[in-house]
Amino acid sequence: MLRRALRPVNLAHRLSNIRIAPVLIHLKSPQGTVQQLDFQKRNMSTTSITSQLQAMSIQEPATMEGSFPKYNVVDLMRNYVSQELSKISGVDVKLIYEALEWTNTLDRGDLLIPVPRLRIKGANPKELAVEWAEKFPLGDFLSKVEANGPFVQFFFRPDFLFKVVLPNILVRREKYGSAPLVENKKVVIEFSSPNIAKPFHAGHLRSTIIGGFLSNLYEKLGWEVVRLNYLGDWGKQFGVLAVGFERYGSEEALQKDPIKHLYDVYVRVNKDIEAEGDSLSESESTDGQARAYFKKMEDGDAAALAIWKRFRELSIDKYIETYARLNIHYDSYSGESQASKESMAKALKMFAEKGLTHEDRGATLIDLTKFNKKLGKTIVQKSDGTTLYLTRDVGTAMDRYEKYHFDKMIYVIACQQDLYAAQLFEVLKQMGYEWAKDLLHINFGMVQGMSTRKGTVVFLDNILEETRDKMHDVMKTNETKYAQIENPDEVADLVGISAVMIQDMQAKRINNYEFKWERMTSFEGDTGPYLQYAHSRLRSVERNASEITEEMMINADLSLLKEPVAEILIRLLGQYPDVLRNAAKTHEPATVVTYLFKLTHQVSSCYDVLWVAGQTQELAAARLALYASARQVLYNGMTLLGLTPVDRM
Ligand SMILES: NC(=[NH2+])NCCC[C@H](N)C(=O)O
Repeated sequence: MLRRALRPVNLAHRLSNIRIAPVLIHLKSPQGTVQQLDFQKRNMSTTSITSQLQAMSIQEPATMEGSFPKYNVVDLMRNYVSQELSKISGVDVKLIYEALEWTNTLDRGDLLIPVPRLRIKGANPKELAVEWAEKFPLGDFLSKVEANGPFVQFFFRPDFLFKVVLPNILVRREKYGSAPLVENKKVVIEFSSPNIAKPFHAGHLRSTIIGGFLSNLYEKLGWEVVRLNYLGDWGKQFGVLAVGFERYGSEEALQKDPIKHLYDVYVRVNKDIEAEGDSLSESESTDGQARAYFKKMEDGDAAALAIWKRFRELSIDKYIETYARLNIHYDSYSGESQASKESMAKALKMFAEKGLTHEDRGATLIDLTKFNKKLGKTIVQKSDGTTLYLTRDVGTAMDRYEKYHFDKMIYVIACQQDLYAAQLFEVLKQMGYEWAKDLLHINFGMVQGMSTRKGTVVFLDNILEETRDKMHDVMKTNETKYAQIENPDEVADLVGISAVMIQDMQAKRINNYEFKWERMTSFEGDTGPYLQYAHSRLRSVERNASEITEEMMINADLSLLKEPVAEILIRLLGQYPDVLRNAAKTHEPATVVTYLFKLTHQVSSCYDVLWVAGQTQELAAARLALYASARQVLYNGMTLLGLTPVDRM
């Protein structure tokens, strides 16, 4: 028997009381120091699901194309089910494999097949479902096959899952969920892309969060990922900014907070422009001077470029710091300014050669309605010869292909730019670039009500600071607990960031949502703080049972896990690799977020029943193996989303 008394806590029932429990975060070691697993001693057969089958002398079903049974137990099941069902029904195995669907709830099984999808002529789907369910061999893999109307529902065998999935999670740890779905493929992901000297608005925030997640996801699935930030760092506004800086700039303020200062200067000089109206001549007016300044920049004037370059570099230094708080690191800070002159000239030439362009009052246009009515017309060169947003994007795409030879390129941009992105892609396609088909616009809806206490949002920092402060306030409402928190600021920061990110990723990307401070910083309901709490709670279960070693967990007698709550939990844990693959199809972070809430709710139901304290060592080891696995999967999911899971709170 274990000596220490470990009282399980019923999270679900206690949620209403939860504020922040005593906190002792070890920021330096987010992995935690408890339960250090010893990789040398591990049993090699547990590193892949299929090698575990061999060790258990279970015959592996043939691998269907596109399935990865080595890493994904759901795929193993798909292979088994489709092959057996093909034998019974005579339907082509591939057809069955592709018709297998997820269930919405586990009481409808783990996989199901809608019989009508198999298009068997003259057959009654309901009758077939009953017949097949009766005949179906459960084998080592299934516990039950049920007909439900025109569906056949397949239930995985929990005892099989325990033996295969738990050791696999415990050994693969952070790698659990990842699978090399592709080989030698490169994806370029462009996201965040704020504009220097302009506010970092909600659209940039969403692009940052979604893009960060997609980058992690592609990496987990075997892609080489290039993370790009395409700064708005070119255009007439830099002429405005330079003129403004001469007038109002302060070297000291620039050094201290470049982003804020440049924004202030920009706002002030724009007021001048407004006040002047048309009262001054082109050469005297601020606007005229700005235009002339930008023209010098476009012509490569070294002095004009030097100031701009400083603004850009100082801003980037600051960006790097802030993105790091969200665990985001770019491979390159590119931007509109980086579009090569050669590519843009080449593009303009190609437009003409392909007969795409026509002149209108000195400007050059492309009429895209010829290809798609909805796309309208777009200007590619202004009358004064300066380039445009779209032309820079075209040149940039050409440069990127030259540089990266990507297999896919993703632009994470708000849905306000849907038309623009479609135009850009169509132009590249009409230029004859084969890779235009590999471009993908991942869009998202708007955020309402994201204003901070201090007023305008100028940069990501302001948003994160505000959230940290709000989180801090929430924490303070529980005085006793707050008093025990060692580093409340850091905790508030990490938990606050989770609040913002989870709120953003909770629903389908395309939905608009309202920025609700109270709701997102709450510990009740499906929020970021709740996920953090669930993680730290599992950590404490591990800490409290530190007598149980990794060896003991991996070699635990998992047949001791019999309770229905544990069976549901293992079925969920087995889904994780499939959830990631599904998320990669939809490019929806919500797929992962929804899964993590299901998981944490199930874990919380387990606390009632599955005690670790006061059990025999064998039973404690088996149960801890389950909790440790759940903790690992939660950890993997949270970091995939870009959160930093906390160990104590
Ligand atoms: N390749 C692109 N055009 N990316 C989108 C850039 C977003 C732009 N800087 C904005 O703030 O709206």
